[in-house]
Amino acid sequence: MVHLSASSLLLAAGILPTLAYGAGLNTAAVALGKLYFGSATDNGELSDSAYVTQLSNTQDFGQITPGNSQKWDATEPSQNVFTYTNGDTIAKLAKTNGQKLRCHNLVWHNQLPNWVTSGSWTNATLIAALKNHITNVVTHYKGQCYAWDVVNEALNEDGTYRTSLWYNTIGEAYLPIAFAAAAAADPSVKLYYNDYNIEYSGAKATGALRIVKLVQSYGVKIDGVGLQAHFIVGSTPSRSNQASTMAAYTALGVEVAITELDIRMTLPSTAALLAQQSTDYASSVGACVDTKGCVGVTIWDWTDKYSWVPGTFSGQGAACPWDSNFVKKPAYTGILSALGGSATSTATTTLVTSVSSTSTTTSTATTSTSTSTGVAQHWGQCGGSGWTGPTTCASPYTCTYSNAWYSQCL
Ligand SMILES: O[C@@H]1[C@@H](O)[C@H](O[C@@H]2CO[C@@H](O[C@@H]3CO[C@@H](O)[C@H](O)[C@H]3O)[C@H](O)[C@H]2O)OC[C@H]1O
Repeated sequence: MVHLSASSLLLAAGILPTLAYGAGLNTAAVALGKLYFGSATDNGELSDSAYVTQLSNTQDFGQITPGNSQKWDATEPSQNVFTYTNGDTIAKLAKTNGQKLRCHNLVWHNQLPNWVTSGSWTNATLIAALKNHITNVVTHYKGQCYAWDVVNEALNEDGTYRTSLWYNTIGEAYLPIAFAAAAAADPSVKLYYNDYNIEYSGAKATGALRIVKLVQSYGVKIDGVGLQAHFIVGSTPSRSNQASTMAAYTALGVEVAITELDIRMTLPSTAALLAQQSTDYASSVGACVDTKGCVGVTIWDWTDKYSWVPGTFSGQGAACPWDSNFVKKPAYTGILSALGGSATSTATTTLVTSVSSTSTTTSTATTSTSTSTGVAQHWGQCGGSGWTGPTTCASPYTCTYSNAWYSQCL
């Protein structure tokens, strides 16, 4: 038996479902008082016009982040030679779309050019190179960024400092030095410390709190803590733990944002994993909703087609709210419901089809317009607001349904 995706089945049958949403992710976030819901992107993806159309849909995305093109190796590949072409492409797209730009990142131990990693540095020469880099890049993007991730991932899991080139050569002072250089170059931009595994209470979150206090103790501006939130399905921290950890940061007078949210799974994906992923996305986004000082959420690209996960974590993937065919997964509805939105769907005709390698069965064609406020449903499951039938269905998948939002069984 070969199962095709729902969109493939509908398209193969010549039937285009028309789905209209009462609110997209960004619209819903802004309605709650957040500044944005956004997505990372990258230059290679921008030649895919269908991808760009969705990325530019400000109902869903009010903010974008360049995934790579503002990093050190991209912007200063040779010492004091700065290249901004790729970063500018994404900044221009944000401006054209009226989206905020989160700028990422200035100081990290990864994606450094050879001249930095293999240089022969003293404390003084490395500080000079650090300041020169930050001053140039932040000045170039002055007025264009909502925020800069000034320092990325300075911590080990136990909350001690990562023994990077920066820490080994300059010591912890490289953090306030970096923030001061960024503040001098663009006094208006928000300046963030950004890291992973600081979304929940523990030694690393305590380390991030220490960094905020350290920068403040130098009398230097730090405006926010970025919670990367690269999570694994079924192992994410609880909503209340994420919210209380956010509150610990905001108690220091800084804002927080979820900056790189994705929730990966061991492949292949299953209906159960996708349902759990939806719950997990809702927990993280809900924690931001619960926290007054959480200004927004950025997912680390919106589609599995371009996710960094499969290339980085062997055997894992399906981490984004849209699949690789740009079809919304249950995670989309989970996020939307956490943002207080509901999916209003209008299905002019829905064909329920099961395709096997030897036969095709077709059942149930109907017209339905309804609003679902229930839990996301997915292939092989039925449910949602008003649903009174069984919650699962088996081959030949002949459930009838009372609403059209993922409640049909395919
Ligand atoms: O071959 C490289 C390729 O490996 C590189 O991949 C990028 C690596 O960084 C990813 O973003 C980071 C993900 O998690 C956090 O740790 C960081 O803050 C993020 O910057 C990015 O998505 C990948 O595309 O890309 C360049 C290729 O030359």
